[in-house]
Amino acid sequence: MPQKADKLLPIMTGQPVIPVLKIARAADAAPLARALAKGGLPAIEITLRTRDALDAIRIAAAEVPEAIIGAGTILSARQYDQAVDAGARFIVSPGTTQELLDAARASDTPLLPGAITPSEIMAAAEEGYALLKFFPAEQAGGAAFLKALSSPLAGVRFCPTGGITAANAASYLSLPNVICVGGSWVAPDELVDAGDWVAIEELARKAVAAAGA
Ligand SMILES: O=C(O)C(=O)C[C@H](O)[C@H](O)COP(=O)(O)O
Repeated sequence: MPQKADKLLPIMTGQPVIPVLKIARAADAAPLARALAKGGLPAIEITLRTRDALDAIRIAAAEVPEAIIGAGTILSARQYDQAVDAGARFIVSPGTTQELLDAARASDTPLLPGAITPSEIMAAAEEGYALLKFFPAEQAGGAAFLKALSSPLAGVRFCPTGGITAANAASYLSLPNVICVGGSWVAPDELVDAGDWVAIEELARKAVAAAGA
C-alpha cells in the first residue's frame, strides 16, 4: 500500500497524543525527546518551522533510541528527503499534494498527509491513504465536524491537530474515526526555553492519563 500503514499505524495507536514541536535550539532536542518518552509519549513530530529543525531531528534520532522521531510541516519532496536523511521515521504534512505523494511512494518512510473536506479526504483515500491528519482541527470545525465524517467516510481515520489542548483532547479521542491527536500543549515554549524537562515529562504523563480516563 502507498501509505505503508504497517509502519504508521503502530506509531499512531501507540499513544493518544503526538507532541508537535517547534524546536528553536537543536540542543534542546535530545532532553525534550527523552522527557516526552519518559512521560509515555515516545513518538514526536519535530516541525520544519525553525532553522534548527533538521539538526534537532538528527540529534534526537541519534541520541534518544527510545523515542520515535517524526518530521512535521513537510511541504515539499526536498524537505521529505532531508527529514528522512536526518533520521525521521514518519513524515507529517498539513496537506496532500502530488509532489508529496510521489515522494512518499519513492520512500520507505511513511507519510501522514493532511485533509479537511470530504473531497480532499476522498481524493487521499483514492491514492491509498486511509490515515490522515485533520488540520487545523479546531478552526476547521472541531470534533463535531469530524464526527459528521465518521459515517459517510468510515474507512478513514484521523490524527486531528491544531487547537487541541488538555481540555478538549478527550472529545476527539472518543470519536470512532480518531486514532490519536497532535498538539503542542505537552511541550510549551516557556518550559522548553527554561529547560524544565521534569515539568514536560509530567505534562506528557497527564496527557496519557487523561486519554485513558
Ligand atoms: O506545522 C504543522 O504541520 C502543524 O501541524 C501545525 C500544528 O498543528 C501546530 O503547530 C500545533 O498546533 P497547536 O497544538 O494548536 O499549537
